[in-house]
Amino acid sequence: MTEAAIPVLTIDGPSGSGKGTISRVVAGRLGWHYLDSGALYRAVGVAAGWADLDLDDAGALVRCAFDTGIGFRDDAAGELRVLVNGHDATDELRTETAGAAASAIAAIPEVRSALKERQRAFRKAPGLVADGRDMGTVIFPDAAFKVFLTASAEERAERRYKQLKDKGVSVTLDGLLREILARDARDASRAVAPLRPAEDAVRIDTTGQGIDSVVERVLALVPGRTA
Ligand SMILES: Nc1ncnc2c1ncn2[C@@H]1O[C@H](COP(=O)(O)OP(=O)(O)O)[C@@H](O)[C@H]1O
Ligand SMILES: Nc1ccn([C@H]2C[C@H](O)[C@@H](COP(=O)(O)OP(=O)(O)O)O2)c(=O)n1
Repeated sequence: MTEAAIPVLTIDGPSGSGKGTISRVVAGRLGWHYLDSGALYRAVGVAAGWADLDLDDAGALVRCAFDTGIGFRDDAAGELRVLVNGHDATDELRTETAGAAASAIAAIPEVRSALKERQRAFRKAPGLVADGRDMGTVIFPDAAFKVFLTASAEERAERRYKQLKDKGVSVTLDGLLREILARDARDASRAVAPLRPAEDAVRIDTTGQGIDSVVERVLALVPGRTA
């Protein structure tokens, strides 16, 4: 199969819209590979923190984006684990601090370029589900299937609140809502690859919709699926 013939389903959207959850289930049902592109930006942010780099030092951050080893593997429970320079950094990557650092470094165009080919390398037969901010607009503009997930900021903050509380992380709903709004604004206003739906993306507002119903709506876009 030539690369262009390998089907890609892109799922973009703001924080807490359900991209990761929906993408993983859909990839599993289709038997396709999965790319969590946000984890790459988070990994670079976390590696930059470990190396004590200044988040204003674009040159050092670009080198860090090229040099950081990032690997993915499923653990025994089927959870996706992320290895940064050989260390399992999954829990650290999911913190709001790592999300904010990722959002900041993701605004640097050369960091985005440094991660471009790594993301495209995930396109392997029989297919790929790719989740992020610019999967349908920049990384896989030729994707056959494109989705843009949204939900109200209040519902996204509540989802994140529940998710973090279940993990024993101490957060406040107000604080999370503020962080989500700040990250939305930064991701949508940056000059390069801003968060926005591709023109040919199907928009799905998931406010008040359960995970199963969103999964079915996304799967319905992929013709001839066997799942
Ligand atoms: N449609 C939905 N309804 C309710 N909760 C959802 C829905 N989609 C995702 N969630 C929950 O919201 C939280 C954030 O989802 P996640 O997939 O991490 O979002 P994103 O990747 O867009 O930031 C998770 O705990 C997830 O289980
Ligand atoms: N394709 C991507 C993926 C993430 N980013 C940036 C912007 C986001 O705020 C951060 C973190 O992304 P991530 O998808 O992990 O975050 P959420 O799960 O949506 O909260 O990285 C990006 O610029 N482009």
